[in-house]
Parts: sequence; C-alpha cells; structure tokens
Amino acid sequence: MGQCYGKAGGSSRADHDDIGGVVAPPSPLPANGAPQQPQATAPGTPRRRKSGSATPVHHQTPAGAAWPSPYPAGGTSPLPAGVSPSPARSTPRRFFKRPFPPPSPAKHIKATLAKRLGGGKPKEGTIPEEGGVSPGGGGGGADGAEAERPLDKTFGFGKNFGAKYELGKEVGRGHFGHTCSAVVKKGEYKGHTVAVKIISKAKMTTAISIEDVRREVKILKALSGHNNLVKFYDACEDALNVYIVMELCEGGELLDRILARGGRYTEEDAKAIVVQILSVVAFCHLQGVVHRDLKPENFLFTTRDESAPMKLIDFGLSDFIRPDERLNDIVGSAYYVAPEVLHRSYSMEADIWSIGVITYILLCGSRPFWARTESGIFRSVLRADPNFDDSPWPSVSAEAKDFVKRFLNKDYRKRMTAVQALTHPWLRDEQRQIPLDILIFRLLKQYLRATPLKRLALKALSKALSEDELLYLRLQFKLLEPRDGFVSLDNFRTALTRYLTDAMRESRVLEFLHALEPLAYRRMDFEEFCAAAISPYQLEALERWEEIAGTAFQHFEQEGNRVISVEELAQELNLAPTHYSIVQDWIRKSDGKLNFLGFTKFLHGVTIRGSNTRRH
Ligand SMILES: Nc1ncnc2c1ncn2[C@@H]1O[C@H](COP(=O)(O)OP(=O)(O)OP(=O)(O)O)[C@@H](O)[C@H]1O
Ligand SMILES: [Ca+2]
Repeated sequence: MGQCYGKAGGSSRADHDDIGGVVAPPSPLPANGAPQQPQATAPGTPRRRKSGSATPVHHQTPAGAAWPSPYPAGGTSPLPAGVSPSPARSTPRRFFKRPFPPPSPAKHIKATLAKRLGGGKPKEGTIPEEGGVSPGGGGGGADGAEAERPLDKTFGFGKNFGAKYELGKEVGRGHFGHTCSAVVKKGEYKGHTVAVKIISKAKMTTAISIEDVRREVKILKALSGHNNLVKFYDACEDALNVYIVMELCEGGELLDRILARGGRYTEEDAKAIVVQILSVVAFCHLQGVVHRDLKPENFLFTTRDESAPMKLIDFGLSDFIRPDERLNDIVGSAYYVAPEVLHRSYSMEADIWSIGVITYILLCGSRPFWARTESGIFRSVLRADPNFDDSPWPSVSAEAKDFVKRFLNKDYRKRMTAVQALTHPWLRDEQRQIPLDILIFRLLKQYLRATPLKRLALKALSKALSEDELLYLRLQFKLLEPRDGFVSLDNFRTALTRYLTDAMRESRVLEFLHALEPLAYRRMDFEEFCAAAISPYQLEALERWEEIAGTAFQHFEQEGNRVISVEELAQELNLAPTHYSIVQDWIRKSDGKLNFLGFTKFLHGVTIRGSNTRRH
C-alpha cells in the first residue's frame, strides 16, 4: 500500500526536462541550454512560518494603504513608481530550449536560504539575495530542540485506506508527494476513479512539516464549492503515509499545455485560462485563504479536451489569512514570488503577482523575471521591469499589456484584486457574475476610521472617476443588495455569509465585520460607498491618474478644502513633530488651505520611517 504502479506519461513534472525545442531562442541559454536550478527543498523542511500578531514584520504602511479599483478603457499603465524601464534586464530572448526549466525552483526558496545560512530562522526584514542575508538568519531548518522531541505523526484520519481504495498508476509527482489514480472500492462513490496524493510520513521530519500537511488537508476540506477548485473527498493515513483523496484531473498541467503550444497562447485562449484562475483565486481570497504557490504546474485540466475546465490544486503552501493580516514567511516558487514576499511582509496581493507572471508567460511565452540562480531571480523580481518591447509584445493588445502591468506592479497596494481584474477591459464580459471582493471590506474599515477631512478628500477623488471606472464599484454595491439605495452593516454581513464556508470560519474573515460596527447605526448611499471603497494607491497606477487627481482637486476645492495649520495637517497624517516641516509646502500661503501637492499627498498619506505613530 502506498505505492503507485507504473507511471503515466504527461503530467509528471520530471518529464519537463525532456521537452525540447519548444521555441527557438533568439539568444541562447546558458551553456548547457538549461539554467542552473536552485536546490529543491528536502521534503519535510519547514516551509512556513506565519507572522504571529506579536512579531509581525511590517513595511511602513501608510494609513489608508490599500488597493485597486477602476480602470481606464484600455491603454497602458505606468511602470511601477520609482522604477524606470531597464532594457538591459529584458526578459524575452531567453526562450527556452527547455522553456520552463524543470520544476520551478519553488518552495525551495526557504531550503536555499537554510542551506546558505546553516539553519535557524530567517532574519526578519532581510531580503534573501546574495550578500543580502546576514549570518544568523536562516530558512527554517529543523529546530534543534524540536528535533529531539518525538514527533506526533498521527492525523486523526481514517485508517482504512487499503480497504476503501485500489491504487492505480502514478499520475504526477511533486516535491512533497506523488499522486496516483485509484478506484473507490466501496461506499457512495464505488467504482469512481479518484486521485490520491501520497505524502510519506518518513519525510515529515519536523513538527512544522507535519503541521503543513495538517493544514493542507484542512484547507482542502474547508474550501468547497468552486468549479475551478479540485474537489476533496477524503483523507486517510497509515503508519507510512498520509493519503489525500480528491477528484482526478486527467487533462494534465497548464504548464504542459503551454509547452505544447510552443510557449504562447493567443489572447483569446489566454483570457479563457486567466478568467478561471482569477475566479478561483477570488473565491479563495474571500474565504481567507492565500494559496502562495500559484504557477502553471498547479492548475490541472479535468480532461484532455482543449476546452476542459481547469482546477487549482496543491494547497501545500497555503494558509488562512485575515483580511488585514500580513504574513512573513518566504514560501512559493522563485519565478512566481512577489517582491513583498521577499521583503517578508505580504498578504493576498502576493497571489495576484503570481497570476501576473502566469499571464505574462501565456501572452509571450517567456518568464518576466529570470536569471540563472535563485538569487538572480530574486534580484530580478525586486528590481527589474518586465520587457514589454520585444516580440510578440508589439502585437499584443494595449488592454492585455495594461492588465499584466497592473498585476506586476512592485507596489502591492497598486495591484488589482482578482475581482477587479475580472472587470478589467481586457476580460470584461457583461454576462459574467462578479464575486464579492474582500478588498471592499478592508477599505471600508479604513474609511470608517478616517478623519472627516480624509473622507472629504476621498469623496472628491471618487467624483473624478468616469462611469467606466466606476463599473467595479457598481457591481460590488449591487452584490450588497442595497435597500432603497442604501447599505448598512446588515448588507455587508448578509453578503459575506452568502459565501460562507468552513474556510471563512477558520480564517476569521467574519470577525472582520466587527470593524464595520459603526455602519450598524447609519446607512451609506452609492456616492459614499464609492468614497469608502476606492484606493488612492490603485488609482495612482492608472495612466489617467494626473487627470483624475486634477479633477478631484477641483471637487475638493469646492466641497472640502479648508484652512489647516501645519500641526493639524501633520497630525492628520500621523507625522511626528520632527517631520512637521515636510508638510509646510503642502499648504497654500495665500489662504492657508491645502494646495494640489498637499491634496495628493494627503489622499494616501506619507510614510516616513519611524514617523507614523498611529494608523487610521
Ligand atoms: N487531483 C489530481 N489529479 C491528477 N493529478 C494530480 C492531482 N493532484 C496532483 N496531481 C499531480 O501530482 C503532482 C504533484 O501534486 P502536488 O502539486 O499537490 O504535490 P506537491 O508535492 O505539493 O507539489 P510541489 O512540488 O509543487 O510542492 C501535480 O503536479 C500533478 O501532476
Ligand atoms: Ca505542485
């Protein structure tokens, strides 16, 4: 028991090595034709460490830090703030002889760190680049004291795997488990063929690795009810293994299809893929689950059919997360990892970055961030701008480019959410049902805590948006089922509980409603909802930002601007007295009110190291 028989072709990742000649490289790969691969994680290596509320590692996150919203109709978006295009680090060219060199150097990030640093916990706040990690940090190798204690490898799962299932051939293999087909021998599903991911207990060498498996099963069990999510059926165990029984996907990995197509999808075909990814990721995020390992290997097609639906698998690195919680453990796959993950302070936006990488690959066939070593990939992720100049980008639509850029923004606050992306002009479809966006709840919480002046500024900003840019907000407002044009706390509660699964309970997303308590006593119309649910950061990423800001300032002049002292303004922005001088230039000498610069700065707050003493 616990062994698969034979080996199915297609979907094993080991096979990728053998896929050759997919795309001719305009400029060659490193000498042997395959980039050097970072070390894979030894199975069982601790892979995650959640930032406890006691020791979170925060970026300086200005008050009002948040997110996306509308889009202009097409056009390209500006590059990430402060980052200039760098042709030298262009991406294309490197079409791979082995286009996607073996399994992404994944979760393996942590193992590399551990290896480099000789175990121990990662040093918080450091970036895992060559020379960038100080000794004493580490990737979470086996904890000495922990290793001495006997490990409890019982999971409380059913022990009768052999009696219930007949194992068949291997259908896939990852770093932590291999997957076989199996036939159900008895019960409701008798005769059905299923997939069984087999995780060896021998490889669970630390308490954390055991916890990881527990969590993987818990998340799979708790998340149910989305078409693009692999269905969980059962979990069993015996002395040797844990068995995760799930729906069998027979169509192979998305990665294999990308390779089979020579690394590139037409825009229409790419859209069909991206919509499915966004839809399932939006669902996970609303449920309070961050996947943390989104990559083409983790999307499987149900059948070989070209138009077969895709299923998201492998929640081995996933975690529950509250809407405003931040995580700090570095996990994921190097090519797909977001910059803020490397900075050890991230949330769901990290998944969005990964979807940006996948979309980039679908559209042009090469990776946006690439190097021969893991450190090099990290450097590229942190500093390089993806290439949108070389072929085939000139023939890719402006909407598609804008879409990808909106995902690959180094500033996570400027990225779109999965739900917003579903309303982006590139994907827009009037018939599509848009799910509720947890972002609305996060922004609303901030709005309810904002000062009256800040609310007026946000209102002025929302008034500057075009009807097209308000589409997402209209759809979200509709999902709240307003009564007579108004919403209050009840509407938010009802909308959220409509999507309730065990995962949402586990991730304590529902508790977030307490933060919206002020809405129990008052109502909000669409106009105020817009002010509450827009993110100046996201708007700043729009090509039209300057125009929007200009119009917003005009509204602000009419309805919100007032005489304000340096001290008062500094307090509004949470600035310490030592930084009062910064805001001096933001007040008009002529009438003592905010000038345009002051207005835009005030909108999203300033971040000065050590100066933000309180948060809105
Ligand atoms: N439900 C399924 N149906 C068919 N094949 C599957 C299924 N689940 C997993 N597989 C195959 O098994 C492989 C490994 O599964 P999975 O990604 O869950 O394992 P892992 O060891 O956690 O992977 P990784 O190396 O990414 O951490 C997948 O890439 C896929 O090819
Ligand atoms: Ca996987």
